[in-house]
Amino acid sequence: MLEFRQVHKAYATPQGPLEVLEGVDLELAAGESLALMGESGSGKSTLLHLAAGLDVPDRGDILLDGKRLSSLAEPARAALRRERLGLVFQQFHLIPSLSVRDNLTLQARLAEREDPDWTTMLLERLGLANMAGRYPEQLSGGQQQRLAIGRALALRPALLLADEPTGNLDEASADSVLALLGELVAESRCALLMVTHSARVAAPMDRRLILKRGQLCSA
Ligand SMILES: Nc1ncnc2c1ncn2[C@@H]1O[C@H](COP(=O)(O)OP(=O)(O)OP(=O)(O)O)[C@@H](O)[C@H]1O
Repeated sequence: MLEFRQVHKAYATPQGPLEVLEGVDLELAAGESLALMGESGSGKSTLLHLAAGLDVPDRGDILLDGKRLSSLAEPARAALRRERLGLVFQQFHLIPSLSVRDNLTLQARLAEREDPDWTTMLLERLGLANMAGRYPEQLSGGQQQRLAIGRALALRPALLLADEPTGNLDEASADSVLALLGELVAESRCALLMVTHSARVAAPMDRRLILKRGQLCSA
C-alpha cells in the first residue's frame, strides 16, 4: 500500500546540501506493521514526512495505494492524507478550544464519516471516556498523547504514521501507551509505520528496519 522507490532527499544548509535519504526502497503491505529505527538525525522524521506527503522527494517515487504521491500537487496530497492516513507526531497539535470528544471526532465529522460506536470504543480504550467533555489543557501529558492517537484512528485510516510520541512520559507509561496503540492498530487492521527508539516497542511489530547513512537495512 506504501512504496518508496529509490527515494532521495537532501536539505540545503549553509555548508551545502545535506543528503539525508540516499536511495531508500521500502514496501509496506496493507495491515503490516513496521518499526523504523536509527540514530538521532538519521532521517526517520524526514522519511515519515515524505510518506505523509507533507514534503516531496528530490528524486525517486513514493506510491500510496498505487498513486504517485510525489507527483501530486499539495491539495491532492492533502485529500489523500485526509482520506487514507492517520498521523501521530511528536507535537500533539490538539485544538485548545475543542473538548476531548470534539478533538477526536473533528476530522471524521468534517468528512461526514463519524462512527459513534467506534468513537465511544476509542474513548474507553484510551482511558478518556470520563473526561470526554474536558479541554486539552485539563489533561495530563499522557492523556493528551492518547487523545492524539485516538484522533489519528478516528477516521479508520488505512495507514497510521507515528513518530514515537513519547513526549515527556517516563519509559513505563510511554511503553504502555505505545502497546495500546499497537493493539488498536491491529484491531482496525490498518498498516503502521512507527519511528521508535525502543527495542521493546519494536519487538512485536511485523518488521524492523534501521535507517543508516541514508539507506534502510534490516535490524
Ligand atoms: N528543514 C531542514 N533543513 C535542514 N536540515 C534539516 C531539516 N530538517 C531536518 N534536517 C536535518 O536532516 C537530518 C535528518 O533529520 P530528521 O529529523 O529526519 O532525523 P531523525 O532521525 O528523525 O532524528 P531524531 O531521532 O533526532 O528525531 C538531521 O541532520 C537534521 O538536522
